[in-house]
Amino acid sequence: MKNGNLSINSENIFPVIKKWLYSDHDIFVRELISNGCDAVTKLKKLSLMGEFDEPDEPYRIDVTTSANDKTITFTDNGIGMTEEEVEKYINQIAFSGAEAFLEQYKDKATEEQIIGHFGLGFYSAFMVADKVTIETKSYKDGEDAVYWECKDGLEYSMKKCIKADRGTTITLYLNEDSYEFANEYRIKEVIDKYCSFMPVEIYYTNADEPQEDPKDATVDVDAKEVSDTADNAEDSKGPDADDTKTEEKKPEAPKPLNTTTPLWAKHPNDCTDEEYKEFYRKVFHDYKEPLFWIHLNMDYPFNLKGILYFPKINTQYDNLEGTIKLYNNQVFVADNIKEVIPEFLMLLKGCIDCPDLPLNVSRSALQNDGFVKKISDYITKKVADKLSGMYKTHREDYEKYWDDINPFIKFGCLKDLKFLDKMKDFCIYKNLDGKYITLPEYLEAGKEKYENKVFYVTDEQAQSQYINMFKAEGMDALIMTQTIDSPFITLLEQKNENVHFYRIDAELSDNFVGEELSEETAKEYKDKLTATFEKALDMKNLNVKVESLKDENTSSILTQPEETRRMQEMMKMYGMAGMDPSMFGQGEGETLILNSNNKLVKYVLDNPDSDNTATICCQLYDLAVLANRPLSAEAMTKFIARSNEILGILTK
Ligand SMILES: Nc1ncnc2c1ncn2[C@@H]1O[C@H](COP(=O)(O)OP(=O)(O)OP(=O)(O)O)[C@@H](O)[C@H]1O
Repeated sequence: MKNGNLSINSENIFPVIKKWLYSDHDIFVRELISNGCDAVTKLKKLSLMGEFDEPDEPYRIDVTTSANDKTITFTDNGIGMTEEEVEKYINQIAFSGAEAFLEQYKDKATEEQIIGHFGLGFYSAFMVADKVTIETKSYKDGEDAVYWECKDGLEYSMKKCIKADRGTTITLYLNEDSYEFANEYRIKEVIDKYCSFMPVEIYYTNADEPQEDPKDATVDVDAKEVSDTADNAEDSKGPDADDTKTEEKKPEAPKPLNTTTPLWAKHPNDCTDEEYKEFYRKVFHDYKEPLFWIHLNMDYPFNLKGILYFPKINTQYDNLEGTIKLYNNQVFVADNIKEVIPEFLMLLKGCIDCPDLPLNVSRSALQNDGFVKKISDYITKKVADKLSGMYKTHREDYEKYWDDINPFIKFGCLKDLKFLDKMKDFCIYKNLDGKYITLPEYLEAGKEKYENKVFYVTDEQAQSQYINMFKAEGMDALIMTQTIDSPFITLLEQKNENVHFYRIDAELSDNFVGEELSEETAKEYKDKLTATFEKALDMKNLNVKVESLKDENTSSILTQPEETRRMQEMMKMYGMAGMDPSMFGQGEGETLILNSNNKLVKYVLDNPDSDNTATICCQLYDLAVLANRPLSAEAMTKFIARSNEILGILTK
C-alpha cells in the first residue's frame, strides 16, 4: 500500500477559482481589503501581547486606481510577510495564514476578529487581473522586503526588494473585461457595498489626478480657526475687495471611505436617537424617518449584533420591500439572506452582524445547517419581544405606530406561527369610536349582545349606513380595511374556536329589531312585498325579508351572507377561470330587508297597484344597494333619471 498527500495542480484549480468560486467579480475588492484588515488586526493583537510596539502613525488601507495604467493598488501598513510566509501562504493555494495565526494565538482572544479563513481570497484578484504583484515587508526586524509577481495565476517569480515601510502593497493589472474597476466612481461604489464598516480606515486616491501635498491639508483645529476667521473677515469686505484669501485656503484632510465602528457594535445604552436615525439615512438612503428600531446585542449562545428598523409605510400600496444587510465581522456578505432572516422580516430595514455565521468559501452564501435556523428564530423572538414590550410599557407609542406596523405584524403572524403565538395578545384593532382595542376586549364588551361574533368594517365610507345603525344600537365593530386583513381574519377564526367574523353588512342582528312580527304577519308581508318588488324591478327570485326595525326611518337594507361574500372575493382574487361567473356573481345570496315600520314600505304594502308604487320600490332597492356597493352603470343612469322624476313630483 502507498500513502501520500493529494496534491492540487494550480493549472487545473485556477480556472475553477477564476470562474466559479465567487459569484460576483467585484468581490476581489472585499477579499483584498479584508486581507489588509486582517494584517492590521494581527499586528494589533501582537502589540496587545507586547510582541510589537504600537506605531505612531495610524493603521490604514489605501486603494489607488489609475484608469490610464489600468491598475488598482491595495496598500496596508499591517503585519506584512516574510519571504517564508509568502512561500507558505501565497504560493500554496488554500493555505490560510489567518488560520495559522489563530492557531498560534488561540488562547489570547481579543475583541477583534480575523476575517480570513479559507486561504483562497487573494486569488480572487485573478478574476479581474492578468498580472498581480505583491510588495511586502514584515513587521519583524531584519527581514528583507519581498517582491512577488504572477501572470495569469500560473507561474510566479519572487525576489528581494527595497521597501521602506512595513506592510503590503498588492497591484492588479486589470484584464480587458475589468477596466471598469479602475474608474473612481465604480471602485468607490464597490468599496461602499462591501467595506462600509470594515474595521480599518480605507482611503482612496485617483492616481491620474494631481495630488495635493499632504502637508497642506488642514488637519489641526488652529489651522481651521484661521481659515474660518479669514472667511468671516471676507464677508465684511464687500464685493469689490481683493479676493486673494480664497487661494490661501487649505484643502481638507482626506476622509476615510468607511466607518470603522458601526453603530450596531456600540452598546445600545451608548447610542442616541439621532445616531440611529443618521445611521439609517446613511445606510438605506431613506430620508423618511424610521418609526422605531430594535438594537440586537447578543453574546451567548452565539454572537450577533445588529439594528432592525421599522420603516414608515405611507399607504398599503407602498413598496413593502425592505433590506436586511448581513455582515460577518463587519464585512458585508449579502442582502436579504433568507436562511438567516425570517421572510416577514424582509419588510424591515437593517443590518445584522454575526461573526459565527457558517459561511461557505465564497463568503456570499451560507452553509445551511441548524445553527442558521437558530439565528433566524432568535431574531423573530427579539422582534416579538420588542413589540410586546412596547405594547406593555409605551401603549401610546404602540397605538401611534400601529397603522404603519400592523400589515407587517399580520404578515409575520401568517408566516410564522411562533410569531403569532407571541403577538396574538398584542394585536389591536380600531373600533367604531376610533379607539384601539384587543380582540378579547371586543369580545368581552359584546358578550351580551353578540357573543363570539366579531363585526368588522372593510370600507368606512361604503358601509356608513350600517356603522350608523350599529352606533345607534350601542354595538361595536372593528375597522379592518387592509388587504392583509382578509387572510388574517381567517387565521384568527382558526386560532379562536367558536369566534366568527362577520362583515358589518353580513347579517341583521336581532338587536335592531323592535317588537317582533308574528310568524303569520311576517309571511303575509313577505309574500306581498316580494311580489310587488319583483314586478317593479322586473326580477325573479328576489330574496326579501320583512323585519320591524326599531328605527322607523330605515326603509331598506341589503345583507349578504359572510360565507358567500368571502367565496366571491376569493374567486375574484384567484380569477378562477372556467367557472360559471353567475355562480358567485355580484350580489349573490343577497337579502333585501324591508322595514315594516317604515312609512314607504307600509305604503307599498297597502297600495301594491298605485301609480307610484313601482317608482318607490325601484328607489328603495337602489338605495339599499347604494348603501352597500356602487350601482352598475346602467342602474346608476336609471337611478338618476328616477331621482329627477321624483323631485319633479315635489314641484307639482
Ligand atoms: N495584505 C496582507 N498582509 C499580510 N498577509 C497577507 C496579506 N494578504 C494575504 N496574506 C496572507 O496570505 C494568506 C492567504 O490569503 P487569502 O486571502 O488567500 O486567504 P485568507 O484571507 O486566509 O482566507 P479567505 O479565503 O477566507 O479570505 C492570508 O491568510 C495571510 O496570511
